[in-house]
Amino acid sequence: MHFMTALRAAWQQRDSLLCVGLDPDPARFPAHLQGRSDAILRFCTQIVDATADLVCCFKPQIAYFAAHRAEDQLEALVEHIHARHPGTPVVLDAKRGDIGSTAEQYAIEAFERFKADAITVNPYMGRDSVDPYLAYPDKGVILLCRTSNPGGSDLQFLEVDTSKGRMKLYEHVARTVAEDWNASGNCALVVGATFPAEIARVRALVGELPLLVPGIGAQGGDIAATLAAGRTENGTGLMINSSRAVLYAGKGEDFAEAARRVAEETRDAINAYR
Ligand SMILES: O=C(O)c1cc(=O)[nH]c(=O)n1[C@@H]1O[C@H](COP(=O)(O)O)[C@@H](O)[C@H]1O
Repeated sequence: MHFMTALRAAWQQRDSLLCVGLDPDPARFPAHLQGRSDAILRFCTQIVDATADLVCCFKPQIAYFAAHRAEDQLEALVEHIHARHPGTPVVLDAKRGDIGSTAEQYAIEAFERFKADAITVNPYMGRDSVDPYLAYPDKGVILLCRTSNPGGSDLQFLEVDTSKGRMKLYEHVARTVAEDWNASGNCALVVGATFPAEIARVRALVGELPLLVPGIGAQGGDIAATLAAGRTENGTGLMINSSRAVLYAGKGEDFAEAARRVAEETRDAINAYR
């Protein structure tokens, strides 16, 4: 199924714009999981099973698996999500960016090895570095635009001259993706919740294009301001990510229930402003 079709169905059927980010850090796992060779998979599957009915998508961050030689556990996790929670899109957060021939391999890794439904990609190497992902028309290609970190302003906020006039670099990325790169209707943009004014600016430039919005929870982004700036006419259009605030809500054997409570509160807090 096309990523966007699955995402729209999940927005409606789950009544949720929440994306739970799967950033497993073994140092923060509860004691009973410490030291197990399959700890990452066990931790993540319990979080997934406890929260799947509350989310519009899951977003595993590849570095948290690769750093611990746990790519096999990432493969098993995505398989688990597809088998047990069908219709829940999986966004592989890899922020890839490289020349075309290498990007082809990254696309195979994301979509064929890990069976992700979408991937985050860094657009700053240009169109040919993104084409190998766009060549999978059913898969989501989510391009960094205005990132949530403070240093995001260093380059993304620079003024540039374009054929459409002078604008900030992130605005040019937003326009380029919406107007030129989205021929298959499979593009989305990353805009941080920590910068609601820029979410509003991007929304004004890109119409209904979906936005992945990290930065609520641990990074302190404002939910009300995010919704006011980014929701579409029908109260959707956003995948609002929270990772650490959900994953590490509890420290004991009941960590998954604690994660569910925070995920539910977060979904409800988001829905209050739709
Ligand atoms: O692409 C991303 O997901 C991303 C983009 C961005 O601008 N900022 C950002 O925090 N992220 C990711 O979103 C997640 C945020 O995690 P928490 O701050 O714990 O909710 C991490 O996996 C980050 O790598």
